Amino acid sequence: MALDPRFYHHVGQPTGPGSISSSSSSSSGSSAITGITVPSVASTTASAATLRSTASSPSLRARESVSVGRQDGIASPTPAGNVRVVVRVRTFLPRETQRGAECLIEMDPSTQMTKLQAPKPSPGDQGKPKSQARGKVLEDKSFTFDNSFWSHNEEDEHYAHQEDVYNSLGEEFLDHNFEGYHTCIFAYGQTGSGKSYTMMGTPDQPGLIPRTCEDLFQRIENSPSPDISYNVRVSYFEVYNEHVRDLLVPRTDPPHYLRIRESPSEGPYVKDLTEVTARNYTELMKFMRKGDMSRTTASTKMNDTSSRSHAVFTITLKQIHHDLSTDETTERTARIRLVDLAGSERAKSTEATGQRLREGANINKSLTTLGRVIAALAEPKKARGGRKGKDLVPYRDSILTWLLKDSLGGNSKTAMIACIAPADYEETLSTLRYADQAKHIRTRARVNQDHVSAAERDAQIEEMAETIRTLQLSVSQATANQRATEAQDERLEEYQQKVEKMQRLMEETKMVGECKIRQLQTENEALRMHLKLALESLKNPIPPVTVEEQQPNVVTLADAVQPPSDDQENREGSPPLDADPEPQVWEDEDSFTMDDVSEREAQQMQDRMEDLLGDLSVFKRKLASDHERFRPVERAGTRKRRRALGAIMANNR
Ligand SMILES: Nc1ncnc2c1ncn2[C@@H]1O[C@H](COP(=O)(O)OP(=O)(O)OP(=O)(O)O)[C@@H](O)[C@H]1O
Repeated sequence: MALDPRFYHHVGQPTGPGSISSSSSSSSGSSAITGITVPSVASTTASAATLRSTASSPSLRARESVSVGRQDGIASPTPAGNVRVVVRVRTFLPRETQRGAECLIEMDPSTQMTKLQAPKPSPGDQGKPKSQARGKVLEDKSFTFDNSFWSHNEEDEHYAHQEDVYNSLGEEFLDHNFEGYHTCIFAYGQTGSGKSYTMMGTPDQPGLIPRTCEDLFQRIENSPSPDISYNVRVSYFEVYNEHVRDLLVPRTDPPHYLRIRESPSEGPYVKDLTEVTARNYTELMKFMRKGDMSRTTASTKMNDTSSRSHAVFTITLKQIHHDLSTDETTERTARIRLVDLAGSERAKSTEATGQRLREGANINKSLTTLGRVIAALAEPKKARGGRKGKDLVPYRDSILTWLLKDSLGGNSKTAMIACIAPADYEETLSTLRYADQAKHIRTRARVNQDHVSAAERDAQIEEMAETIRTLQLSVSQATANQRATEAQDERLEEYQQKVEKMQRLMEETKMVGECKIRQLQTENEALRMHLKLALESLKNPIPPVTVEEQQPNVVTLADAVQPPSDDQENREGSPPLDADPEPQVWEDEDSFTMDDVSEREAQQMQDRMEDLLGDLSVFKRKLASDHERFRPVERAGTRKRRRALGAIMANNR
C-alpha cells in the first residue's frame, strides 16, 4: 500500500486545500508611499492562480519579481542562514496621527528592501546637520529581508493584509509540518508594534495563529488517504516575570508556576504543562481563546492592551500511517510553535512605574538575552566555541531562550517576524538590527519520523507496563519508609511520565486499529458492490452473442478470441479455406458459459468477503482484549499515583 503523497511532499510545492482566499488586486505603477516604481504585475496574474495568491500578495511579489539567489525565487540576502526573516510595518495609531507623526519607513516590493529614514530634526536641532541632530548620529539605514510587508496604509496597492502574511509564510510552514518538520514562528518588536495583531489578529482580521489552525484542519479533513490517522494536541503557556504559567488552566491566586526540565531527547520542556487533544478547528480555537483570555495584558501608555508576557502556543501534529499489507506503522510528529513575544519598551516612553516597570524590566531582560542568543547563533560556530569546544550560546540566561533552545538553534525550521512601528527611529533600528542578525542563523531541521511494526508496538506497551509495575513498587516502598527524599520525587515523576506515555501509546494503538478497520471497511464495501453487480448480472444475463452462419446462441472459441487474419489463414497447417470447420462451441467440455464465469466470480467474491469479515471480527476482538488488558493497569496506576502523591504531601507537611 502506498504512502500518502504528502509523505513524499517536497518543499515549495503547493499542498492541501487553499487557505483563506486573498481579496486584493494589483496593477503596475508606483507606490504612493514608497515612491518606487515596481515592475508590472499584470504579467504575473496567470501564475497567480497556481500560487493561490493575489497579485498584491507579498508572497507572490517576492516569488515573481525577485530573482536573487534562491531557487524558490525569494530574495536571499542570507546565504549563510536558513531562518526566514520578514518585517512588517503597521499603520499609524490614533495617538501617532494626533501628534502628526511622520512615517520613517519605505519598502521596495521588488527587492524586499526596508529603508529606515532618519527623522527630521526637532525644532531644537534646527540648523544643525541631520547627522548631528539630538546629539546622536541618525542616518538612513537599509536592510533586505525575505519579505518586507507593507501594512501601513490600506489604500496602497502593495498593502499586506493578514491573509497575505499567512499566504506568504504560514502556509509554507504548515507544508513543512505535514512533511514532519518542527517549526517555530515568532514575532519580535517594540511594544505596540503589531506583534499580537500579526500572530493573533482580531475576530475580523484573524492573524497567523487562527489561520494556521484553520488550514491545519482543512488539510486533515480533505486528506486524500483513509490510511492516515491524525492526532492534534495543543498547549499554551506564558513566560511572565521569568515564570512559566499554564494558560489552559484557570488562574489561581497566588499563581501556580511550572518548572522547567530537560530531557535528553526532547531538550528543555515545561513539566506538567497541560496538553489537550483538539479534534477539530472549533475545539482548537476554543483552547486558543481560553489561553488568550488568561494571558497577562495591561494598558500602558504605548499600547492599550499590551502583552506583559511572552506567549507560546504549541500544536503537535501526529500523522500515523498504517500499511495493512505489512502491518507496519509510520509516524510523523511535527511541533508547530507560534510565539508572540512581549514587546521591548523604554521606561521613558511607557512612563511605567511599580508593577508595570518591573514587568518591563523583566521583558527587556529576556529580550536582551534573546538578542545575545541570536547574536551568538549568527556567528560561525568556530568563532563562538569556548574553551574545550563548549558552545557559548547563553540559552540558559533566561527562561524564554532556554525554552526556545531547539527552535532557535536546533531541530526546527524557524521564522522571525520583525514588527515595526512607522515613526520610532531608535526602536525600529534596534529591531531591524536584531532581524538582520537572525538572517545568519542556521538551524538543523530534520523530519521526525518513526517506523514501528505491530509487534514492536505490542512489545513497547508490554515493556512500559513492566517498568510501570516496578516503579509502582518502588514508589510505594519509598512511601512506606516515610522518606520524602528528592530521589523519591524523581521516581514518582518518572512513573507519572511513563504512565502518561503509555496512555498516549495506547491511544495511538487504538488509532491504528481504527485506521485498520476503516481500510477493511473500505475494501469490504468495494467487494460488496462488486458482488451486487455480479449477482445482478447473474439475474439479468447479457444476451449471448451470435455470430453469422453459426449455430444460434453459441460462439466459437476461435472467433471469440481472435478473428482470423489473411496471414493466419494462409499459414502452413492452417485449415484450408473451404474446409468445413469443426466448431469449438462454449458447450464443449473445456469451455465455459457466461453464466459459469459469473457464478464462479461471485462465489470467489463471496468467499473473500467472508474471509474479510472474519478478519474484521478477529481484529475487533483483539482490540477489545487489548483494551481490557491495559485498562486495569491504567486504573491501578491512577489510584496508586493518587495514593503516593497523598502520602508524599503528608510527609512533606
Ligand atoms: N497591521 C496592522 N493594521 C492595523 N492595526 C494594527 C496593525 N498592527 C497593529 N495594529 C494595531 O496596533 C495596536 C498595537 O498592536 P499590538 O497590540 O499587536 O502590538 P504588540 O506589538 O503586540 O504590543 P505589546 O508588545 O505591547 O503587546 C493595536 O491596536 C493593533 O490593533
